[in-house]
Amino acid sequence: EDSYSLYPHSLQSLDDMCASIVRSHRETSQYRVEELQVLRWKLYSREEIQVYQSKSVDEMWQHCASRLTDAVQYVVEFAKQIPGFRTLSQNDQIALLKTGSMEVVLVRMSRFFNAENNSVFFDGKFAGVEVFKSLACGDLITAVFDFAHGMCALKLSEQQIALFSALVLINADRPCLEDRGRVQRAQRSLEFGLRHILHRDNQESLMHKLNQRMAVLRSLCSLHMEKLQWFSQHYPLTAHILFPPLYKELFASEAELPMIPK
Ligand SMILES: CCN1C(=O)COc2cc(N(CC(F)(F)F)S(=O)(=O)c3ccc(C)c(C)c3)ccc21
Repeated sequence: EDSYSLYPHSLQSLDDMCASIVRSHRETSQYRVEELQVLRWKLYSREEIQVYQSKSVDEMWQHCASRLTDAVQYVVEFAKQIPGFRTLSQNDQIALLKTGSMEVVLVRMSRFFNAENNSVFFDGKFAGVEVFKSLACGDLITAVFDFAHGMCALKLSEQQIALFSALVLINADRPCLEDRGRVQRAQRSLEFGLRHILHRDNQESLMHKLNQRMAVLRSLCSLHMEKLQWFSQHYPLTAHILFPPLYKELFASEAELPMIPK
């Protein structure tokens, strides 16, 4: 039967919830899609690409890690405004951000992707895969670009991206949650919201595709963690000393950083 009857959601409160999440998404999205539209043909010149390619591996990783940390800070602001996130314990909030923030960054990054020339917004211009050569993780970059392509193909609205991003974060299947039930209730409510706007947009078929995208996100983030482990072993000082503290807090588990005492 119609699952609306399972939850005491009045349509009004569902609309209000969706509207508040979309507002939070807009306020914390780091760049507006409209702003980037005008930049979409601002590409790096051969010389500028050369500068990026001549950076050392640890220099480029450090550069990207600081960009990633900036982006994650906006995701943390977004998370704090999601209904149900603030009522969670500090530990559960950290646990959800530890596994979900990179995934939301990747979802958001796909909004800054130009599928026509296979470029992504990076450092003020649109960059092709070749700009990231000195990261020495071509498979990760290819996977990131492929993911962005796949997201663009879905042609999601900002509302759909906002609800999808909230669901990527509020995921009761994440490890080390203290109050899984509370996360589950918040997740169900958000699923309801996403279904509600997909129903309204007459795009219910997207739900299945978005679930597939979530599986790809998980594999992308485990590839990122693999690369980070590889990087931390080869460039321990950069990873331990030069990476932003938030990056280490979220992405590098204690196991990887045994060499430098606290
Ligand atoms: C190396 C760790 N890493 C990944 O494994 C996966 O994605 C990332 C993204 C970002 N940035 C996007 C953000 F700023 F939104 F975070 S980026 O420095 O602008 C950038 C944009 C685009 C690409 C292809 C890369 C490779 C980087 C930073 C780090 C990672």
